[in-house]
Amino acid sequence: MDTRDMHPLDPSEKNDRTVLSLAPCASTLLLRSSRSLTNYGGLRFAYKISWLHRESEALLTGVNYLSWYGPKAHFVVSEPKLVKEILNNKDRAYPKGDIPAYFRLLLGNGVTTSEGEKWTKHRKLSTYAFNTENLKGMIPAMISSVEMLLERWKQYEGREIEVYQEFRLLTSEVISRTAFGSSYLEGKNIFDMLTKLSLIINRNIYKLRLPGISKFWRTEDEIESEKLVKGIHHSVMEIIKKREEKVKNGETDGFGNDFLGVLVNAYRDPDEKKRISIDDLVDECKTFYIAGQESTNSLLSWTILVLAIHSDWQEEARKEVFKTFGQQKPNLDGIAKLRIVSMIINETLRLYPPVLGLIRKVETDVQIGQLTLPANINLYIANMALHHDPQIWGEDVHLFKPERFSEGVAKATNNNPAAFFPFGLGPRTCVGLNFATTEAKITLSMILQKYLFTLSPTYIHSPYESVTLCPRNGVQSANIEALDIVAYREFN
Ligand code: HEM
Repeated sequence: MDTRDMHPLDPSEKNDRTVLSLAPCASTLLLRSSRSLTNYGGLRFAYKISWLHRESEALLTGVNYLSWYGPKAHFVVSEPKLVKEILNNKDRAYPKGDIPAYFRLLLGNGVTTSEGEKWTKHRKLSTYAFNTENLKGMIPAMISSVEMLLERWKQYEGREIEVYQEFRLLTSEVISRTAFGSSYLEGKNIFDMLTKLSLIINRNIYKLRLPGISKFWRTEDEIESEKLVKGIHHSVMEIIKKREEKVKNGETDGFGNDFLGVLVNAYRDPDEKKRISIDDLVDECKTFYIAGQESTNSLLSWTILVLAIHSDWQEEARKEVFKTFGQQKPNLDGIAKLRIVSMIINETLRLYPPVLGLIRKVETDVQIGQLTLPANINLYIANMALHHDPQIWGEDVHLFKPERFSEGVAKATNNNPAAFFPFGLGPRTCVGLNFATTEAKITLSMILQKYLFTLSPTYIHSPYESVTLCPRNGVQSANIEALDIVAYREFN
């Protein structure tokens, strides 16, 4: 098959475990046996059921339907009007959904999982740490991290390279340096433990456990995850202590303006209302280690995949990068002007959104549109379904066509914010949006300045969800070729 026509979600390796089908417009419950689970987030455990709750019947209309995660009903929403109503709601009628216990081990009670006053306080701290002014100061660290990556790549010239693993190192280095003032090596222990914990979560997230049974009998995974949580707590505490000692020893006169500094300042705040607890501090660090790394790793890997396949767009992007920066390092002004690169990133985020769906919950019985939603039902907002809806994007919805975004996101979506929201929508929109897109643009620019790349014939397409949307078999670029700058300049 010509990879240019490859269906973004249809794996080339078809078997029971990897079949990934998309059914955004299901109007009835879906039949899925446990052997043919789809990897498409919300549909994972959708079983056909012959009985329906009276209220639930009202829910089964149009593009919204009910599905079950074990014993828990989820109402899957992919109708733009409802999506907007739910995500933009400011009265907290749709708080974050029930977070499965295993997931809580990963994120704790940080900004992504908290609600109410606590969320407001933590959101303010993280928004401040990643504001435009602070972001400017992070650019040199992002550039040096990419330089390290390019230095490593010299040994692969003319050979194949596994970019998914390479970007794992890069994104870990970037978040370690910018948010925690340390390096990947210092944070390595934490990343390794978080990765192991994510694997355990993947294995267990939808497994049923009898309530209370853990008090008498714990599985190996439960014992291991408890150890990992303690280990992560300990390692994060070490990083915090180091920062505090620097101030004590007079090496610096404050805790700093990076994310860790902002959190330690809040922990030491004399005003009780503004203060955060040590557990909150650790949870927030865990959240940002994981959120700052996994999602950008996913975005960069899928972008290299599409550019390796679509060499015409790779070339368009390279021309723009040289026009903007020449052979110089990227800078903030230039980054803001990268139109083609932005179009490519948006189209990649449309086809391969790192976060596949958002979970919310109905606080009390509510009537939205023509639907009656019962209290406590979880809502699964399927952004992936909207990004792949032919009614919104046209019959060529599955093709990589960055030109959709040539006149901006508003034009591409016909002013419908619920058609494209890879970073979420409403008050809980991603805190790291600008950070992630800046990191991605810097990385892509610096790679394009140096290398030409194609896709390896050994690549097997199999997107799957593991916290974020990942390439199951990695992404292998073939024959990365150092760009002959002089020849390139003469030719262009
Ligand atoms: C391509 C990269 C990224 C994507 C696609 C992405 C996507 C998202 C999405 C969809 C949400 C909303 C979740 C919801 O409403 O339930 C979100 C929230 C969040 N993201 Fe990101 N994210 C990315 C990068 C980052 C980075 C780099 C950071 C940190 C440096 C970050 C930190 C957060 C935090 C803290 C929240 C929770 C916000 C809240 O609940 O108030 N994200 N992200």
